[in-house]
Parts: sequence; C-alpha cells; structure tokens
Amino acid sequence: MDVTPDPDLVADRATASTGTAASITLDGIGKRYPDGTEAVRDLSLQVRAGELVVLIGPSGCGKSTVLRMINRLIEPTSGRVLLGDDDVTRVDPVTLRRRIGYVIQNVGLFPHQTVRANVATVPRLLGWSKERSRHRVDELLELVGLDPAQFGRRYPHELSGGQRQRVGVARALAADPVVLLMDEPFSAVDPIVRTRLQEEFLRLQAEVRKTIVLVTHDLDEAVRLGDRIAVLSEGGRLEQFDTPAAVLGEPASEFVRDFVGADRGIRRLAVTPVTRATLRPLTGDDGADLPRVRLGGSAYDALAVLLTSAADRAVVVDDGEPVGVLSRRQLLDLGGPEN
Ligand SMILES: Nc1ncnc2c1ncn2[C@@H]1O[C@H](COP(=O)(O)OP(=O)(O)OP(=O)(O)O)[C@@H](O)[C@H]1O
Repeated sequence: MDVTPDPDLVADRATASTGTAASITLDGIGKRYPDGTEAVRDLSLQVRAGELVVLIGPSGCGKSTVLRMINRLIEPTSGRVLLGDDDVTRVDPVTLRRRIGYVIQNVGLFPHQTVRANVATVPRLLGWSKERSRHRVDELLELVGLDPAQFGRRYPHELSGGQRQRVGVARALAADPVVLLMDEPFSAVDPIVRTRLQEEFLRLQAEVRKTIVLVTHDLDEAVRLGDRIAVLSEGGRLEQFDTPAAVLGEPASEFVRDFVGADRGIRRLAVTPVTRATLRPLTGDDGADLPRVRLGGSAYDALAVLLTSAADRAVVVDDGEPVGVLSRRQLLDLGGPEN
C-alpha cells in the first residue's frame, strides 16, 4: 500500500479536499454494459450541497448503477458527473473514493478488524497520525451512539445488525467526506431497528449536513429520509424529482402514481404538517373537551388523535396556546384519493 511518509502534509492536503459538503451534478450520464444492456440512459439531476436525495424505483431500473457512477465504481459510458465544479472523471478514482463515503447493505465491515480499525480505514489510507485518527474514531463512534470504550475493541461478529450498520456509517464519515453514498443502508435490519436507525440517521444528518444520495426499495424510508425523492423507471429514466409531499400528492406520471400506490394518502399525511393556513378560527363552541393537537405536528398524528376520540375536530395548540381548529373532514380530504 502506498502510504506517504509525511502524514501531516498528507493530512493537510486531505483536509483541503474534504470537509464541506459539495453539490452533485449528473449531466446526461449513461451506462451501457458490454453486452448491450443500457442500465442508465441520459440521466440529469442535481443534488444540492447538504441535501439528502433518495433514489427509488423498481428492481433493475438502474439505481445502484447511478450511485456507483458517482464514485466511479462503475465508469459512465456517457455524460459527466460533477462534485461541486470538479468533473469526477478527471480525478484519480482512488483519491475520489476517499472524498466520498460509501455505505452498502450488510455494511461490508472487515470481519478480522476491530470496530476501531474499521472506522479508521480511510484516515489510515490518508496517512493521518495515530493521535488524530484515534480522536476522530472516538468522536464518530460517539456521534453514531456507540461508546468507544465498550465497542471500539469488538469485532463485527460481536455486534448486532443495527450496531454494525452504525459502524458502517461512522466508517463512511471518518475522513469527513464531501459526499455520502448509501445503497440500501438499512434494509438488512428488522423493521423496528430500521425505524430507529433512520431516526438516528436524521439526527446525525442535521448535525453533519452532508450531501447524501441514498438508494432504497422502501417508499416509507424514502418519504421519511429524503429532502427530495428521485423516482426512476427502467433505464434510469427520471419520472419525478421532488419533495416527498409532492411525489405523494402530485405524482407527475402514471408510473409514479402506480409506484407510490393506493396508500399514498396516508403517507402524504405523515409528511404534511399542520400549519396555521389550514386552521379555522376558534369560536365559543370549541371547548376544553375537544382533543388537542400540535401546530407543526404531522397531519397523520393529528388524524390519529381524532380517530381515537369521538370528536369531529381538534383544537390546535402552539406552545400550549390554542391557535385554531382543524376538522376531521379537512384531514381526511388531505389524504383523499383525489389529492
Ligand atoms: N455487469 C453488468 N452487465 C450487464 N448488465 C448489467 C450489469 N450490471 C447490472 N446490469 C443491468 O443493469 C440494470 C440496472 O441494474 P442496477 O443494479 O443498477 O439496478 P437497481 O435499480 O439498483 O436494481 P435493484 O433494485 O434490484 O438492486 C439491470 O437491468 C441489470 O441487470
């Protein structure tokens, strides 16, 4: 392995090329395999710096191919990929991959290395000093909710699936990459652990604000995690690229409508907040016996409160103060089939 003898020099260079989040521009990218399969045809989209974009679509539509063209595990046969203003095809692929964190299903941890060594993989390749690396590993394990003293010396087989997944995320963040690519990162764990990991991951992202592209099969995951969702059909065709609420509420094509399915109304409620604009003013009839829901909470939670009470409307409160009234009918309409 080629490790440069002057670690601090390399570390400084690495810092200059990592750290801040970069936008990703896919400019007409395509991949035609040697057997003639056109996995992706002329796909263009832009992910803003610090944004989390989810790629979703049926099996074989080209999601993983798109993701791997970003870090050049797969070489595009046409088009360009830009990180910020840099064309990735002009960067040495190994250097490029050190600037890009990559998390895959089942994590791909090195089984014969401790958690600490796994997380330190990229810092080691970058020639960081032991001290700097140790400090960074401690910081990251804490960030993903694993006590370094307890877990640092364990091997991957001594962890639960969810813990392994967190180590995978810590490893991908170790060298403070400008971009994080995640391919079905939470699909190998059971649904309860998955939901918890997703929530933790959102908290983590609020803190680190990386540019993230995440591939999933799971629409609920896409809706929960994505700032925007790119719905792809065969050949990596971009059917819609918009916020979860817009994808669920205003499917751009028959394909998207079918893909998001019949229960999109319920999903939509989960991503629609109760806002002042939807409320009617309080009147003398809106007494203390009505259930209360939170301004800014999801319409789904508000409906759940109403459905478990006999009332047809709820008082909406902001910081404990009543600010208006929301009816059951309004909420049902929000999730209704024509929306
Ligand atoms: N090396 C290869 N040679 C030929 N075709 C390939 C090769 N690798 C992938 N493909 C094809 O490219 C298409 C896109 O594959 P890709 O793995 O990107 O899809 P995907 O959307 O990630 O699928 P899944 O959701 O099932 O993981 C598929 O039709 C696949 O069969």
